[in-house]
Amino acid sequence: MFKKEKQIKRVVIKIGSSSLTSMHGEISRRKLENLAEQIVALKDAGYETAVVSSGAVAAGYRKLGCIDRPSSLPEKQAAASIGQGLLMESYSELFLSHGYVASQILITRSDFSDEVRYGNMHNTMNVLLERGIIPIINENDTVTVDRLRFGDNDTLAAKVAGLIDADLLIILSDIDGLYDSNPNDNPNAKLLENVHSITPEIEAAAGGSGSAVGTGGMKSKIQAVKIAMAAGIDSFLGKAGTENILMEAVEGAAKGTYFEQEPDAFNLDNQKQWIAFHSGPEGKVTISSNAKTAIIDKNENLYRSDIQDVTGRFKDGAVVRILDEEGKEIGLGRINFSNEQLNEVSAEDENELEPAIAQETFVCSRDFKLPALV
Ligand SMILES: Nc1ncnc2c1ncn2[C@@H]1O[C@H](COP(=O)(O)OP(=O)(O)O)[C@@H](O)[C@H]1O
Ligand SMILES: N[C@@H](CCC(=O)OP(=O)(O)O)C(=O)O
Repeated sequence: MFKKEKQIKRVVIKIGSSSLTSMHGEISRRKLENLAEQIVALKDAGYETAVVSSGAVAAGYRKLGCIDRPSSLPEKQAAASIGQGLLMESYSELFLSHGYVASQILITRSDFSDEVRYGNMHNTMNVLLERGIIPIINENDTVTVDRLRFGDNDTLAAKVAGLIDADLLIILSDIDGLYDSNPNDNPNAKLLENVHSITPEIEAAAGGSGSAVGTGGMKSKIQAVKIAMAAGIDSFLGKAGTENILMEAVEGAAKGTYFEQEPDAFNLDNQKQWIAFHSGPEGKVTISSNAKTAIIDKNENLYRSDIQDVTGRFKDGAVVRILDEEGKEIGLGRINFSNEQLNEVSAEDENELEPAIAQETFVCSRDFKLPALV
């Protein structure tokens, strides 16, 4: 149940493999139809919905000639290349029969760290959502490299939710929420209906997957919720296949776990999210303690004269780490000078008047705590 009055308009729905497949690990048409009907009900009620759907491997492995869901990466990728098209065909057909158009978006992790591609994804999804289309998003399985994969779609869904400034991330799974310990190990585990922050206890309670098709288990869902929370987005976790669960989830009345931040929690805009979670900082600047107080507590700009030390090579416009005099990272910022320019600019220089940092995300104030996330 939501505590605060929420205006929900834009929703990301994450549908895991286990929510789409039969006992044998193949796509279940009945499950797909049920989910599509629930998404259509949301669309009819005026919600903008983006779907992050797994299921490509499940839809393709039989046609690849495998008897069971494959476990090697090349076979999974080959199965996904067959299955993704089939999955999209089913979604398109189901949505079209209700008058809605589906679109396909395949994403890799590196698409988030490239600012131009990040911007393009943001713009494209906005156009689609504003025009009533239902984007169906999945990892671009066939081109991903093992160590650079999302692997499970929970993290992808959370990052998409941040990218499009969603009001709610709904994660559907094979279980009706987060329990205080793994129900596979503890039959007396209790459902947690409301969680306001991801504490170490919550992280410890979340275990791996209980099924043969699920990839990330509860662990990856909690990490995903943490990413969404850092972007100021509330989440709901519930059981796929439950009647009316999507509508009840947006209305704040579904059975499951609501992850809802306190009303005064921060909310990072899209550009700051990119700096905080996706950018990959290129250098470091150390600032004076006076400057630290000024920029964090007084919301002032950071100037060249505030910078005491510069480490690394970076161009103007790059994202750098901002360190205090003790060497502690206090935030990330997009810098207006290259490392060379910073070293050249003197106190009398005209450039001195230009703030050194154009945009920033700070650890201790200015609306943002930098969680150890990615
Ligand atoms: N604390 C917990 N609460 C609920 N489920 C948990 C917990 N710890 C581990 N799990 C397991 O995580 C599973 C859900 O993750 P997963 O199998 O990856 O599903 P999906 O395919 O929907 O992503 C549950 O079915 C359960 O077995
Ligand atoms: N991209 C893969 C999904 C990976 C996966 O199984 O994700 P999840 O269901 O979130 O554990 C696919 O479409 O098969």
